[in-house]
Amino acid sequence: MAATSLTAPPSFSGLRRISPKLDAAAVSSHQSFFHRVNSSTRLVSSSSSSHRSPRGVVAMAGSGKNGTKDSIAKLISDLNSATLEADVDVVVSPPFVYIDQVKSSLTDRIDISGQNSWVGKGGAFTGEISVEQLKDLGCKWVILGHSERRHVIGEKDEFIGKKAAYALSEGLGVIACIGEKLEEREAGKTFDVCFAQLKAFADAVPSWDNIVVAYEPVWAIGTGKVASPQQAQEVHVAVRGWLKKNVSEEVASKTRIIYGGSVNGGNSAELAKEEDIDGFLVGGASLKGPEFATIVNSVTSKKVAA
Ligand SMILES: O=C[C@H](O)COP(=O)(O)O
Repeated sequence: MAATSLTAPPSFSGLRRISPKLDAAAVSSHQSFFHRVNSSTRLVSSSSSSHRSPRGVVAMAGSGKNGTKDSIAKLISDLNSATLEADVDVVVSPPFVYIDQVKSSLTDRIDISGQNSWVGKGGAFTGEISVEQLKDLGCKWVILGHSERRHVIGEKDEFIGKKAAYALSEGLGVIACIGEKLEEREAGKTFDVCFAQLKAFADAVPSWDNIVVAYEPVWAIGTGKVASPQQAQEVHVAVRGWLKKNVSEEVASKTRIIYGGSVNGGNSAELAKEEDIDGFLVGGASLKGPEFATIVNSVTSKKVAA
């Protein structure tokens, strides 16, 4: 897509990643069977670099629209029989109503994530899903701040930060999504938007040990307009620089930053070669088990190339 170029990223002295996070786990895809409420499932994946371990996380999320018990059973079967690179965390994030089905039949090699969670302890909040309920179903992760939660549902940065703090306090890992809209990129505000979203997380959480940052430019989500490796790398470097300046050098070096937005089996390897792309949050491409496995295994191409 014709995105305007970003302003120069802040100085960042070549930190490398050291440790992981996942999105926790597996594969994600919008259109795949698990992710969004109305559409499909979501998978996220990422890998850890030579400095971060595991290398990354690949997550898959699918929205409800494309998910049925039968289609999910097929996807689970494909994932259970897939050969997945050992050094990649893999996480799947089904719609809430299918989590129990997934947990009962998916290999333990792959973790499970919620697509959202309530901001505090469970109670009388009709329609919401509590962190306690996600844990009860066996989830180890939750995706927070996805662009659809921000821009369709209307969740604000501060609210999302509080959600992250609560989920972490209860032991869930958090896949913390950030990303700019097209008009924000074209106005040269990409870094400002991403940094503001990061700050809301940083202001709320006591530790980044169990957080994976997912950079998902809104203009690339579900559009087929994937960011170029250079565009994604530029923002990932800037995010790592922000963490170094505002949190700590250790957090900057260890936190896994995964990319999401029209990732598929044909473009993931090139994206993964970038030093600061530690994995992926996959939507549509996670609806196909074999393609999702290809994405998972592409994450380690960096290690080979390095
Ligand atoms: O949840 C997944 C991300 O939003 C990316 O979705 P996509 O791979 O369909 O663009």
